[in-house]
Amino acid sequence: MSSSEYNLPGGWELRWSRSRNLPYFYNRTTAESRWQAPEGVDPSVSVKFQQDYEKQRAQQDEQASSLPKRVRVTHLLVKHADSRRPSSWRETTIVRTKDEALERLNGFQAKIQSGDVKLSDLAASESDCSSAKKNGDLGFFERGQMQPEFERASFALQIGETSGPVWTDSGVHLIHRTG
Ligand SMILES: O=C(O)CN(Cc1ccccc1)C(=O)c1nc(-c2ccccc2)[nH]c1C(=O)O
Repeated sequence: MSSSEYNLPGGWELRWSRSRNLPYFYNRTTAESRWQAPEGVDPSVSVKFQQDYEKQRAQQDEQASSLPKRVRVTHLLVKHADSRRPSSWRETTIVRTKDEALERLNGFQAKIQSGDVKLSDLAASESDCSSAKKNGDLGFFERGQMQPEFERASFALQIGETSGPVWTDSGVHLIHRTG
């Protein structure tokens, strides 16, 4: 974090002590360091500094590790007669079989892989999920929020990658990770 954000009066600035894992005050002019806020400096500024520092470290750790805390995906859902809710904005009663649903999804996957169309464009008109209204975008979610198969597939994708068919109780999905 740039200490300029924390330029304090009298040449003081806030720095982070890695050894003590605490913020400290450093004076650029006199090279003096101290734990306590100097006269005229609001002590709460070091609390905010610590919060910002820890947030920045968490973001760096997440980027460094390939295990993201949350992901953002766009998906296309094809439901079938045995879906948990065999109905959607597209069709009041969905009667296609699981095999027919997979065939329909494979057709979409071929179109996407040929580069003719983006998953989000197809989702808008073809997905049986209410997220079709948002071109299939589900926004960011963390582990524990989605059906397990959907979560597992989503977190296994790199940003920009698209899954193969993923089965959940809702139907069969294509998932594209965007964030
Ligand atoms: O399974 C059910 O009882 C009904 N659902 C669950 C549901 C319903 C509305 C919004 C999100 C989830 C669905 O069938 C469904 N699942 C999804 C879904 C499943 C996995 C990831 C994202 C969305 N969308 C839908 C939908 O109608 O729009």
